[in-house]
Amino acid sequence: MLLSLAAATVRFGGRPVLDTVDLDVAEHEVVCVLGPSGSGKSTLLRAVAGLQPLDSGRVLLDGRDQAGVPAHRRGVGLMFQDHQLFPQRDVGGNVAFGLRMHGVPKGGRDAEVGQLLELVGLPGAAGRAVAGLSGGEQQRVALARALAPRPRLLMLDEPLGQLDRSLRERLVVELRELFGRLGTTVLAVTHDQGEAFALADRVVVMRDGRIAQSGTPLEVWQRPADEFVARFLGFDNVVPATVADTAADTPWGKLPVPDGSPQGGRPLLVRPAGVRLVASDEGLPCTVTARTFKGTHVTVHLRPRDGGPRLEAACALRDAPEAGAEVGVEFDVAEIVVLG
Ligand SMILES: Nc1ncnc2c1ncn2[C@@H]1O[C@H](COP(=O)(O)OP(=O)(O)OP(=O)(O)O)[C@@H](O)[C@H]1O
Repeated sequence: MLLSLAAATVRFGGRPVLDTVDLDVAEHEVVCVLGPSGSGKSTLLRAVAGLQPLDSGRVLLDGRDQAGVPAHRRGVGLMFQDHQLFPQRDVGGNVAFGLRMHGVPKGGRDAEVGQLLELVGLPGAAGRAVAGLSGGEQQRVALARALAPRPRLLMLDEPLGQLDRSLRERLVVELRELFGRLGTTVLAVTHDQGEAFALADRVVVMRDGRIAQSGTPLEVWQRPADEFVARFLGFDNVVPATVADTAADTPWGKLPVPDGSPQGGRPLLVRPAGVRLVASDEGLPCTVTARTFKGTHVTVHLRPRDGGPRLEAACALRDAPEAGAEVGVEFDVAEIVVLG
């Protein structure tokens, strides 16, 4: 393992902000830590970087305990949200700073700066002033600077946090390609699930200083570990249920559940794609309360006519009924998950 945290714990004023966290990151792996504000993501990064001492537990890099090893001797690169470029230096000067820190002699720096700028999609930008760059360009310069010392582990804190959505979506694809090409091992934190899912080989969801779930983006998306993770991912169709065999009693009536589902009283998730709209005299009678345009589909908000929690359906654009329409709802077992 390139990086291992073993029962890593940090307390502020007695309160654990990082609570006995175990986490392994393999070489060449891209891991994204995801979680709400205050869940301990930045503290985790700072602890690995050597900027935050542990109260107990260990951080190991290449199997070596990092206790007492100062930040600049850990061989990890860190890029923060507000990328803090040096405004008085040009682009090349900012990137070269990363090389100087790494002990690259002056003569070799220009060529290397050029290569790094090419890598991040800013060829020939060495002479440009930092103040004249767009947010996305500054972001790339910060990335080139962080990559310059060739850190064995690159850590990114909200790497695309300041940028607008379309730019973020483009950069995230570029980053993923770049990391794949360079074989960079990355530990990134973000509160944006879209970013994490697009960037990561593995997603780690944090809650109150603990790891709520760790898995590939697909695993986490398909099988959220519990109600917290499901809601954090934006799934709102979660209700209490009593599961027996392949059926569940819920406030929406009796629903089918997949074979092998956990039994007994548990929260149950229906992904919006599994809420099928049918004729108003079939299934669960509902009233459409609103529609939200989502680009590729429409989210239809539904209120069951006989009470029970509201629910959301994902609908093709052309099929979405108007607000006020009376519809029936049927549930697709393939989109139902009994949560832990
Ligand atoms: N130096 C500190 N002293 C006291 N409390 C701190 C300190 N640093 C962080 N905290 C607290 O620890 C908790 C976790 O903070 P942290 O920054 O790790 O969370 P986060 O998940 O990165 O949040 P965000 O997404 O908002 O950056 C927060 O409640 C924060 O207020």
